[in-house]
Amino acid sequence: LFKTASDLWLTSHVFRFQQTTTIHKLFGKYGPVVRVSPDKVAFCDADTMRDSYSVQKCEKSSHYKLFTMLTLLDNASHSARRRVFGSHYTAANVARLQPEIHNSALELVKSLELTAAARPVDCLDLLRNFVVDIAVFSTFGHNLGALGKWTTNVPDDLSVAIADFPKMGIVFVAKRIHEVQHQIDTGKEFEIPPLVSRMLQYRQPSTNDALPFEVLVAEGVAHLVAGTETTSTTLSYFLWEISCSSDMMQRLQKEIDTAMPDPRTIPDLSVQNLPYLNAFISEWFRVHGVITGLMERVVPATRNYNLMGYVLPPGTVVGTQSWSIQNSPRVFPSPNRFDPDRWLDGSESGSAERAAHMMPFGLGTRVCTGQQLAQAVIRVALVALVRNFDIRADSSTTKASMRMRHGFAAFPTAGECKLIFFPRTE
Ligand code: HEM
Repeated sequence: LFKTASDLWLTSHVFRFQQTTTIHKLFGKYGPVVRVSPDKVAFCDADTMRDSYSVQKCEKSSHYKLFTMLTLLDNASHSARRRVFGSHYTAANVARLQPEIHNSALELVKSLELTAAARPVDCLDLLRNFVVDIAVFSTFGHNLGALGKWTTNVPDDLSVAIADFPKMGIVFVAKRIHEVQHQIDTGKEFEIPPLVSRMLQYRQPSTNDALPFEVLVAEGVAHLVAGTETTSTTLSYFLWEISCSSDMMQRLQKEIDTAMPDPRTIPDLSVQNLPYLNAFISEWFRVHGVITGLMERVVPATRNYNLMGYVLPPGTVVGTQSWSIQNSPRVFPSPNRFDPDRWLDGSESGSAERAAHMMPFGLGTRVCTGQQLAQAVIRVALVALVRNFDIRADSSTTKASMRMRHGFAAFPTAGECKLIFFPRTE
């Protein structure tokens, strides 16, 4: 009873989407180690961050039972599963998806020119449709056409289901898995093997059995959910940030205009170096990020854990949050200031120090599988949009409406992000 009552304090902040900011304030008041509930300790220290997530490889807490795919808690089952899909998300394989990502980004530009130029458009909705097309292609090799539907004002069922998390398009996923199985059975080659084909062909080492169908469905759904809202919300915030500063927009445009002389030909961004765009992206992930919540891990059953001088017994939940760790005034002077230029100090020690204080995609054994894909989609979409449009915020989109509410993933208070895209004249 005592534990439940004591947990209520933290839970009340969770339900008000304020856990991240509340824990951040506690670090300011009490220092880098705070006991936030009877068996839960939050910390804000880069060395401890590396130790618990990468060196000790603490397993996930039962908090993750709330989600679908991210729920494998023990390290052994998780690393076996991760081997199945890890190869799909390598930089080399993501590079093979580039043509698809470029086509979708150019379709996005055309959609905006056709239907939305110079009138407000809710970017959360538009970009969800854009990202869902790429995620479905990557996962199932299927051309969904959600963005095309958005252009003709027809809601895409899957995008609606993803926005409405609990429904999650299970039927859609099961159908796509059957299609991919059919293609494997009929011996038809895949141009780019989708994620699901890897899962279908995987055999479990101990039994040589295939993965059960319900696992395939859960994984398919999870990869769509994990990859879609995170990426589209991030992109919406990027565009809003750009709309807030004509100086930053012009600097980005100057750099991108040079790298992309033809507004309809996106360069290969894996070889193009765009320092200001890179700095802008790093700074956004530092100041905001979209997975801002506490990444909970458990002290293993076999030993105590010495966390910055506090000896914690097995079973204690420990964790840090990117929102706080990326805010160190020593590494990032005036940490609340959005300043891409801080990333342009090229000294090796400066870059290493900054990198050691970043975890927008998590860290260690459970680091985001899809981060290469997310980075590629974000960079391509930004380049295409900034090259082709001047972006301004609609009067309904303000600092207050865009203030983040923090679930495990963050989202704007207003639940929308209305921006206006003005085609650029050459
Ligand atoms: C801006 C976009 C994204 C952000 C900020 C992001 C962030 C994260 C973070 C912080 C974690 C670790 C969670 C933890 O340790 O508690 C994670 C895990 C994961 N992400 Fe992402 N993610 C993004 C995009 C994607 C994409 C595009 C995909 C796939 C298509 C994806 C798939 C996954 C999966 C499968 C995991 C679980 C990994 C595991 O437990 O081994 N994410 N993501």
